[in-house]
Amino acid sequence: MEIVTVALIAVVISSVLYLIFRDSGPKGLPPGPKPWPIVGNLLQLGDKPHSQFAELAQTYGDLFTLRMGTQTVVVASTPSAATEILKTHDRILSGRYVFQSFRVKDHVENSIVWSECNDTWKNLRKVCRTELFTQKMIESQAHVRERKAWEMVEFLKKKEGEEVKIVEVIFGTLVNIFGNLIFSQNIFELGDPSSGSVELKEHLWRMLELGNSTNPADYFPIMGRFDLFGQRKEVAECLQGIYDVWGAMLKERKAAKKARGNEGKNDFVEVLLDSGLNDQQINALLMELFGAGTETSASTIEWAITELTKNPKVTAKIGSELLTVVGHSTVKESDIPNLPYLQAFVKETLRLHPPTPLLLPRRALETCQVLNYTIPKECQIMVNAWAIGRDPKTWSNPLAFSPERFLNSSIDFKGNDFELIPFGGGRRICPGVPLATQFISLIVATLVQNFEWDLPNGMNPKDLNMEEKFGLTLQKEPPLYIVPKSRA
Ligand code: HEM
Repeated sequence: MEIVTVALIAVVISSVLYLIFRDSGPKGLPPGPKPWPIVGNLLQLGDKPHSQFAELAQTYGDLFTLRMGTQTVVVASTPSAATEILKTHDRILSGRYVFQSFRVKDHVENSIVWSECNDTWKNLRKVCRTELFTQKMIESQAHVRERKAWEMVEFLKKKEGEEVKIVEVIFGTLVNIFGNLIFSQNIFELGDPSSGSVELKEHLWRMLELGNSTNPADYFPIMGRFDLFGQRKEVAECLQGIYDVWGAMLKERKAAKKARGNEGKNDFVEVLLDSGLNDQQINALLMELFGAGTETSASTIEWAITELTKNPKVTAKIGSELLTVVGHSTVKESDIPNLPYLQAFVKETLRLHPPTPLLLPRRALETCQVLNYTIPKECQIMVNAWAIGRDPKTWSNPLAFSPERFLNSSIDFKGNDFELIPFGGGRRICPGVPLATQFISLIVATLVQNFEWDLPNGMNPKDLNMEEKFGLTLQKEPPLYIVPKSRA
């Protein structure tokens, strides 16, 4: 069906609904800009909702309301409002708003990201907490990440003097880190896009793209059941494609384990086969860990390298800390606890560039009172981590990139300090925090230890474009190109 016809049908249906229900909207909501009939505030929003929401918060306060089509959305923009959402009312506001494209049969029920906080979700979180992301498991897999970081160095050494789109190298490195953590296999060879399982790669890439694409049914859910643009169908096909490839690998691993007893591989599949989860849950969990972990981390590292390029003094401090602590040995994950400036640098990068700037949308399971306003049942809630990280009432000189601000501070992103929430908070806080911080720190340290770099064509670092492109994750636009040079 033509997109114009669909839009017209949506407008007619929504107009009728608007005329019927216009006076019966929820009462006591936080204030917000006046919505237009039918489209609500949609036309007032551009392509950077996180920064527009920050501006709206100046006028309407800590909590404000928007109408996105027929949906009511409340946005929290300060540490105190975030505390209310993620701590005080965490249980009632722990539902997820499931994007229409992802409402695929049998997916939401088995999904750690999209399901309600029910028994299945609790079990999946428990497996993450007690099996996959324990300190013991993370330490035992450190050599895998260190090997991949070193392969990245070898790849970049071959590219000396050439322009490199660094996010592609980082993303490729992370994809292979995940392939090895999960299955003990590379997904493809760096610099050779035709290598590896083409089918698996295409499905994984497409899933990430679909996660970042807009579905009009999220604003007009009445259109949702028809899947007019075929996005849900495509997500279902991609999921099936991934599960077919991974399902076959799982089957092989199960058979090998049965034949040889404990196979001895130290990866997620090995752990999950003993976890009591069924095949569908294992498949869904692996796919979601991959999806949730790769793009967010690649985006963070690209911003980190951008900030290093713009702030040579910061790069020099990381370099000199590395020299003092590690000397001329190759940096390892076990060195990270002894590198406080590097840790402060990662926090500062995530303060200014949280890859999911509005976290993942929550949904009210019941009506509740927040900061003397009424949040109605089924209302969507967004928390603007990007605005909170730049709040001038919380941070001095908030736009300056200064890791020093974290050096003598106990502020961390583990969910207790609501002024720094790149990983969210409360019961749905990102379970990947311990893993993500390890490999982000390792990759940054490995790059600084081994390379200097220029910008292409004598571009000045001061002119680096810091534009942000908002999808599900915050990406740099245009992407950063560097010309690597090995350190002597
Ligand atoms: C820089 C890296 C990362 C950032 C900034 C990040 C951020 C987030 C955020 C903001 C949420 C939503 C939290 C909330 O609703 O309060 C989330 C959820 C999640 N993240 Fe991450 N993440 C990162 C890396 C990872 C990694 C490496 C993994 C796993 C390997 C992972 C797995 C997940 C999962 C499974 C969820 C859903 C949790 C749930 O709904 O219960 N993330 N992440």
